[in-house]
Amino acid sequence: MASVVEDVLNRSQTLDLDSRRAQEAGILPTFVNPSSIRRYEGAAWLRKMVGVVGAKDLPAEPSEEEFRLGLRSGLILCNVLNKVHPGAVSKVVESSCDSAAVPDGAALSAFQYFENARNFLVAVEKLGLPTFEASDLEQGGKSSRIVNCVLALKSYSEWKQAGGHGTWRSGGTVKPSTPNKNLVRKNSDPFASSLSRTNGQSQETDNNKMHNSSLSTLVRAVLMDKKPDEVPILLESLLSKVMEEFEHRIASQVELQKPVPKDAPTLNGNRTFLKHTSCDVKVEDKRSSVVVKDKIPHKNSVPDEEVKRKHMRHQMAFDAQQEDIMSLRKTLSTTKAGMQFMQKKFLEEIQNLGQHIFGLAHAASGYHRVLEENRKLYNQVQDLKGNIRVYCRVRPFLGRQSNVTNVVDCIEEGTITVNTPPKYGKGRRSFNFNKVFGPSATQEEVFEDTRPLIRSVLDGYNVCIFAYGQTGSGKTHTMSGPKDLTENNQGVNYRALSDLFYLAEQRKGTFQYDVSVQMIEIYNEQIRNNSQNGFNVPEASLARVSSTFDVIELMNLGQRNRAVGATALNDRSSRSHSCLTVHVQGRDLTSGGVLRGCMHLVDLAGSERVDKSEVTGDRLKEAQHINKSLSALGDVIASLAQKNTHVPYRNSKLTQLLQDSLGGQAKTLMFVHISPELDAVGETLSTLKFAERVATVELGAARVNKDSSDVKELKEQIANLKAALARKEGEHESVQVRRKPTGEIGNTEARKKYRSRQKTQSIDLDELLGNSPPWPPVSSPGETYGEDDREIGSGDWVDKVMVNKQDGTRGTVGCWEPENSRISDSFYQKYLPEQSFNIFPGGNGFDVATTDDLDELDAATSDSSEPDLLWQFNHSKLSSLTNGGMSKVNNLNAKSTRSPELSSRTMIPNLGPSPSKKMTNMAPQRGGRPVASAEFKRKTGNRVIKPSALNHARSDFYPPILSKHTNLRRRRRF
Ligand SMILES: Nc1ncnc2c1ncn2[C@@H]1O[C@H](COP(=O)(O)OP(=O)(O)OP(=O)(O)O)[C@@H](O)[C@H]1O
Repeated sequence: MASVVEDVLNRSQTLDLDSRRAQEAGILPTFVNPSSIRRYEGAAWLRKMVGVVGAKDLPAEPSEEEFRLGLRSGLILCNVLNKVHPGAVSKVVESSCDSAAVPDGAALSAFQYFENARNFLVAVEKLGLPTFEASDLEQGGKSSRIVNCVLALKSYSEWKQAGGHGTWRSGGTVKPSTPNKNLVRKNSDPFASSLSRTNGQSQETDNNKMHNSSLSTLVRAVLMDKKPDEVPILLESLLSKVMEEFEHRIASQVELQKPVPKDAPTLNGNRTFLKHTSCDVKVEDKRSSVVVKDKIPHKNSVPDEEVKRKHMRHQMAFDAQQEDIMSLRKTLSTTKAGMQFMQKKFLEEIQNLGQHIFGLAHAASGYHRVLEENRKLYNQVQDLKGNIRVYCRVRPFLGRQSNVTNVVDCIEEGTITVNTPPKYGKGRRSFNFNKVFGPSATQEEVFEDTRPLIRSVLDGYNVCIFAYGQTGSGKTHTMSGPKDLTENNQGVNYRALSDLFYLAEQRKGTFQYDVSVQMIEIYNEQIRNNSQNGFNVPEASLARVSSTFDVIELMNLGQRNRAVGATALNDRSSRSHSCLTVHVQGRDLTSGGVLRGCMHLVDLAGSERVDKSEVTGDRLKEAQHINKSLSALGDVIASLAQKNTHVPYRNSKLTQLLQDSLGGQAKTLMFVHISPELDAVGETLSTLKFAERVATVELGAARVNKDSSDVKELKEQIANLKAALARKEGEHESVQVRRKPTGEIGNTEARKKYRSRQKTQSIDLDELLGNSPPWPPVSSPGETYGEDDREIGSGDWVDKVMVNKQDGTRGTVGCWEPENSRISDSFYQKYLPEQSFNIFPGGNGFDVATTDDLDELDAATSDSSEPDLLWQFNHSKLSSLTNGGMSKVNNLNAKSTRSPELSSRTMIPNLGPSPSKKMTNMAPQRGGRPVASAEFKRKTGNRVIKPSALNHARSDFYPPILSKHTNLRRRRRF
């Protein structure tokens, strides 16, 4: 680049010949180009060194061309160098003919020129002096480089003559180096130093430096006499010239790169072509191309061969590069094709993957659907088998519990895995249930899975939902909700009732439903009505409700009345088992059929280890009762799971309460609750084990309690007929009873004794049935029907109806109002015998007979069938709830009124005999004809109705034939 600029500057500064002549002639002022000065200086020194003869070809002040031609033979240069550095050029080819005769000063053959020039350049290079190209001696070469070389040689000579001390520098001092050593540059010019990257380049760097110095001199010379405003224009034109020149040279270079014909080898890769001739060299073109003719002496063919070799090397390198390029292109196109192929494949893969993922997602959703379906089917199978459903719920950690270890490892749909400490066996244990709710499950979510059961109640099924678990595990939370109740945190009870009303409302076009509820609790093995203001208020516990609002009122009341106490484990620990019972009767408006459903929602008191709950006194007593009843529940479950014939329901009030739900054809759901804390793991494990056992209990498929209108009609007809028969028999029996002397043995005697003690009156059923009064008329204030005895031994029923002597007014808000009620009479027939005991315990106007002989009988029949005994047991307990006036006669009476079918519909369900399968055989169906009414009450007052007559009137409630076993037992009892 620098040389290009220099040339341009030279040219621009070189005055044309005319100008020079004009200058010389004094026409124009003399302007000496700095490069010319240097050239003159060089020429003068050379002339001085070789003498006038030796320098005959070199004028004192040569033009560029003269300078080049003068030195072209290389003779002057070689001789001067040998003078400066003797022996530097070992062989100098002298001229064989007069150079002057040769135009262009070419006195020597081309080979000789080349030989001398080459020898000189090699020697100069060895000395570390700036060199030039041999082609610079030809036209078009760079004479400035020759000048530089000559001046450097001059400087070197002077330095040597001065003793060669110090460092020789171009234009100054330079440290003489050994011939093979390159000069050490001291100049730290950044531009120049950027060019000197390697030692091998230092000579070139020196050249550059000289170029730079000449360049700057030139620039200065050019701009010296210019006005400042001319400088930019000048520079611009100079630069454009530089660009032009540069482009031109590049174009030439490219041209030279082209393959050269074999017969025209290039000499040095530049624009110079040598043509071999026999003895002369003629310049073929203006660019000083030397054409070497074929007939070249063998001696002269050395450089040609070298050139050839060089060319061959270049050619080979070029070919190799071409090959490489070709193979690279090939590789590139292969790679490109490969890439395209891979891209295509990749896209296909992505598409496939997308489809696969879509398929998987579809399959996954299908899988979940199938799982859900499976779960439903499983539940349906369980329903068909009558399995008790078990849902497990894990309570979250409570606010006060921090840094407590969680024993619940993981929860899946129906599986809960618990980490068990070594002392409890395996490290992890899994339990399977119908559903497991984690700590974050909301009340709504928990209820959602319960919802179908609520529908079942309206469809005529009996349903029992009960909450089980250790104290403080969240039973009350699930069933009722927390203390601060809101719509969102309402428990199952509230939601069930509002759902019930909602569904009833939806079905009002086809069904008309009557709903009544009752809340009782078992506290210290005593049953008490909890939905009244005060436990001993003798008011109807069955409250008819017509809206959710009523129910909420009632439930709130029940909750308030419930026994609650603080323990170490729960601030508000329920100390009683609570049961909310809902009776639903639906009349099909089209067919007239009646559906009866009953639902028990039971919140059990929690089991507790008294050492943990730290209870004493009353709390301790409560805890003992609670644990005892829960252990009785465990026994019942174990017995049911093993399909034992004897199930110990009677061992506690609780098991009696749940008897229908556990032993009958009800749909039963247990919510088992666990606490997640590590210190409760023992209780948690036993709770879960128990719950697993409960899940295995098969109750048999649930049955719908449905009376079609035809059946109902037929039942009524039968009842009428039986009543007529009973009337006749009753008349007869009544006469006999009155006539019989005391001391008669057997049941008749016992009954007589009992009746006499009761101070009740026997009434004729004709009176009762004449007006077809509804059965039982207890719903009228002040009326109760509790006694219902049966003559067993003869296969004939001896029913007694206890009629309250006192007609006290009992009407209360929310109490049952039979006159307006749509609930069928049979509903009362089925429930109120028991209910009467609950609502109006002895002492409340009842004439209750308590007989020692009956005690004896009870004792004697203590091994009697479970339901019988339970019935008996219930009533005795119930009587003890109140003023103790309730007698075992009542139990007997009550017993006789029970039927298995009824038991599942009772207001206190398990207080009556179980509707278990075995009982189904013994217990006749009831229903149909009402036996009493308000009118009945008026007529009877507080008398005992002739049992046989009553029996016949209600015979459709009972099976015509009792089992032998039961008959015997009953007979014994009487
Ligand atoms: N799922 C739950 N989410 C939030 N708090 C809960 C949950 N379950 C229970 N609790 C809280 O835990 C505490 C104990 O619950 P709860 O009284 O219902 O237990 P319990 O099993 O009925 O106890 P007990 O048998 O002693 O009556 C209460 O403060 C209750 O609000």
